[in-house]
Amino acid sequence: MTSSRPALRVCGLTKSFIVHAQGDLALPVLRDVALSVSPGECLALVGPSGAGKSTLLRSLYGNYRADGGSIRVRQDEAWTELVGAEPRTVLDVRHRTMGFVSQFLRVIPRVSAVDVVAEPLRRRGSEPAEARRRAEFLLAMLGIPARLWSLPPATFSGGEQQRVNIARSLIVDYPILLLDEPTASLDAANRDGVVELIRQRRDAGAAIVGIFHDTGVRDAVATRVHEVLPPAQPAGVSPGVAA
Ligand SMILES: Nc1ncnc2c1ncn2[C@@H]1O[C@H](COP(=O)(O)OP(=O)(O)OP(=O)(O)O)[C@@H](O)[C@H]1O
Repeated sequence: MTSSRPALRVCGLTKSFIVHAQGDLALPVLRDVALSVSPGECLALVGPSGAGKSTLLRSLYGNYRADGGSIRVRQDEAWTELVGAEPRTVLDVRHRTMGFVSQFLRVIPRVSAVDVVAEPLRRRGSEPAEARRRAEFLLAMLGIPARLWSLPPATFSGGEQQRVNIARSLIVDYPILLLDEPTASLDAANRDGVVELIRQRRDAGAAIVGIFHDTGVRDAVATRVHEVLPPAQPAGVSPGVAA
C-alpha cells in the first residue's frame, strides 16, 4: 500500500557537531538534506562510512538537534514540525507516530523478555493479556525460544537481545519507522524473520527510513535509496572526532 501523501518530509536539514578538542570547531555533517517518505515506502540511506547516515536518522528522531531546516511529520492529519520543537512535541510524536529501532536493547533488570516487549503496548493502554499475546507472537516470529520468554534478557546472547529489542520496537504499529541496522549481528535465519517483519510493516502502510549495510536486506526491504553525501570538511579536521 503506497500513498502519494508523504508521512515524513525533510527540507534543507543542516547539522554540525562542535569539536571541543579542536577549539570548538564546527564539523559540518548534514547540509541541505531533503527527502520525503510516503506510507508504504522504505527509503534506504546509503553512502560512504562517515557520510552522516546515522546522524541523519538520529536527527529525524530528535536525538540530535538540527541547526536548521525542517523535519515535518504527518500526525492527526496535519504537519508537526520537529526542528526547534518543544521536547513534549517530540515525545508526543515518538509516542504516537514515529518508532526507532536501534541495534541495542536497553536491558531492564528483572523484567522478563515478554514484559519488556509488551511494555510499549501496555503504556498505550492495551489490555495486559492482549499485549502479552502480541509480544509472544513477535518473539516467536523472531525466533526467540519460548523457554526464554519468562526470563530477563540481561543474560541473552547479543543476537537474542537484538531481536527482543526489535520485537519491543515493532509491537506498536507506528506510521513512521526509523531503522538503524536492524539486522546487524543476526544470522541468516533470524535476519530473514526481521526482513519479513519489516516488509509486513511496509506493505501495511508504514513509512520507513533505514540504514541497512547488508545489501541483501536492503534489496529485500527498500523501495528507494537516498544517498547521503559527505560534506566538504574544513581543513585539518578528520572524520571520527567526537564532540
Ligand atoms: N556525537 C558526535 N560528535 C562529533 N562528531 C560526530 C558525532 N557523531 C558523529 N560524528 C561525526 O559525524 C560524521 C558522520 O557520522 P555518522 O555516524 O553519521 O556516519 P555514517 O554515515 O552513519 O557512518 P557509518 O556508515 O560508518 O556508520 C563522522 O565524521 C563522525 O565522526
